[in-house]
Amino acid sequence: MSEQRPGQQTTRTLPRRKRIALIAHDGKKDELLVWARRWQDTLADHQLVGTGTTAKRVSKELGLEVEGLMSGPLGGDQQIGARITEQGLDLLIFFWDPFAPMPHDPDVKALLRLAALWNIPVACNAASADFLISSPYVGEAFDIGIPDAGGWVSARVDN
Ligand SMILES: O=C(CO)COP(=O)(O)O
Repeated sequence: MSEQRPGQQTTRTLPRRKRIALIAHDGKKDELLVWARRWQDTLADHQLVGTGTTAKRVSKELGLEVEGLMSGPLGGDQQIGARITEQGLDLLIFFWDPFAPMPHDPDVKALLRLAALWNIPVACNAASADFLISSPYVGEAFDIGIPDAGGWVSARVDN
C-alpha cells in the first residue's frame, strides 16, 4: 500500500501583501487586542480576516479593516481552514486558550492541522506573533513548499 501522504512538493508564492487571519479564544482576546495595537501600522499594510467576534473587536477597537467570517463555534475556524486549503491565506495568528476546552475543539484541531499541512506560518501566542510579524519576509513575496495536490490525486488514480 502506498504511504498516505503527498510524495511530492510544489511551491506557492506568498504575496507581498499578506492575507492574515486573526483569531483568539475569549480568554485570549484582550491579549490579541494588545498585540494587534502594538503592530497596528504593520497590520494595516496587509489584508486581515478573522473569526466573527475577534474580527469585530479588532475593527471596532483599533479601526483596522478586518473581514469577519463566522464566529468560531459557528464554523469560523473551518472557514479559515478552507481559505488555507484554497491557498487564500498566508499567515495565521491564533491565540487559542490552553486553559479552556471548547465544544468546537475538533474545529480548532482541524484548522491547526490544515495550517501544518499547507506550511502556513502560525503564531499561537504574543511572543511567537512578535517574531512572525517582525520577520522581513512579511513585507515581501516569499516562496513556501506545499504538497503537490495534483500529483497526490494522480498517484491515487493511476496506482
Ligand atoms: O472560537 C474561536 C476560534 O476557535 C474564535 O471565534 P470568535 O472570534 O467568534 O470568538
